[in-house]
Amino acid sequence: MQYIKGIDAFREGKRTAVTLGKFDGLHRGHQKLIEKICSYAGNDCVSVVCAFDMQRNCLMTKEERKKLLDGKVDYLIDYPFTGDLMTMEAERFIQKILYEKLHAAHIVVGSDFSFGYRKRGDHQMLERYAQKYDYTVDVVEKARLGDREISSTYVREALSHGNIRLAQELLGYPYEMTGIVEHGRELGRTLGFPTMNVAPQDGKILPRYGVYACRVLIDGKWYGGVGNAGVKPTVTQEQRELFEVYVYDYEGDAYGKYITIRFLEFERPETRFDSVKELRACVMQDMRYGEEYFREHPLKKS
Ligand SMILES: Cc1cc2nc3c(=O)[nH]c(=O)nc-3n(C[C@H](O)[C@H](O)[C@H](O)COP(=O)(O)O)c2cc1C
Ligand SMILES: Nc1ncnc2c1ncn2[C@@H]1O[C@H](COP(=O)(O)OP(=O)(O)OP(=O)(O)O)[C@@H](O)[C@H]1O
Repeated sequence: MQYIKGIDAFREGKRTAVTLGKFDGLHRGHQKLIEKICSYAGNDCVSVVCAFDMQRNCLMTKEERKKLLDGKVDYLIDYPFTGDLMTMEAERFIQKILYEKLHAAHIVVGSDFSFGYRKRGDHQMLERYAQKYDYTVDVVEKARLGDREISSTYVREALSHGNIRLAQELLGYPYEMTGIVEHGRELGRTLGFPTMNVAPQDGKILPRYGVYACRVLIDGKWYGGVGNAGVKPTVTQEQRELFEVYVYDYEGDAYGKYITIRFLEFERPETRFDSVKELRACVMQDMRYGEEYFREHPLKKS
């Protein structure tokens, strides 16, 4: 896959099968569109995901989006959502971007896709111009879970309730975060639970503040862990978001390593305890909860 920053750098001899949108999370609905563009890709056509970059409260970092699409599509275009794009009339977007720049042969969108200044563009408008600019339009029906359409908003909502299982069902893959293990104040060690502290990267959303059973990938090996997402109000007023995880059966120094945390199950909300002693007692219970969780859900190699 070729990763391209900004539309201007896109140069390709073949025509394209293109899908457009924010694609935050690449959930199961987005995956339907991606399957469709891939079905068009071949000798005379390349598959292109054109992702409008919003840069805040994201379900995935740009790196994660790249990794998920790599090997599936031919191009990922990271299209910053700047003033130019926001004020471009929809008709002009079709002519300048889809026709002149991307040489679109096939355009694939969801039924509620909108684009252009004041979101005046929609799939009906794309269809009206199809003959003029010689492309086809596929309008994909929205994927649902139960009676609700899948959307990035729905995934964010599930995470904000700590509903990890629902988020995973909507995404079609587990919710994870990756980051570098930072030095904390090493208070955890003296309290009897050394933790690895990781800050969410590039605007990535933490699930509901609270304690989770999770898997932790360190140096290519998965471990069980129990950790707190939040700002640890008992010991600091900093309001800096972190995930602090106690990892079972890990001995060694993980500072400076990139680790991946896969959220599995919400246990309890983050709490502001009146004393460190109460915090410690509760964390000891959390550790037992984690042990129980992993007895019931033994780690598979993955
Ligand atoms: C399983 C677990 C649960 C935690 N729960 C809370 C909590 O409810 N409230 C809180 O203020 N801090 C919580 N913490 C964070 C601790 O306050 C923090 O890990 C400890 O103070 C050590 O901080 P340090 O890494 O800066 O040394 C929790 C940590 C773990 C590992
Ligand atoms: N559930 C779905 N099924 C099929 N296509 C979808 C679904 N959700 C979104 N799409 C389509 O995927 C493309 C990108 O969607 P986009 O990421 O902008 O919206 P979204 O997932 O609904 O997010 P948000 O909740 O932020 O509006 C659009 O063409 C959109 O219509």
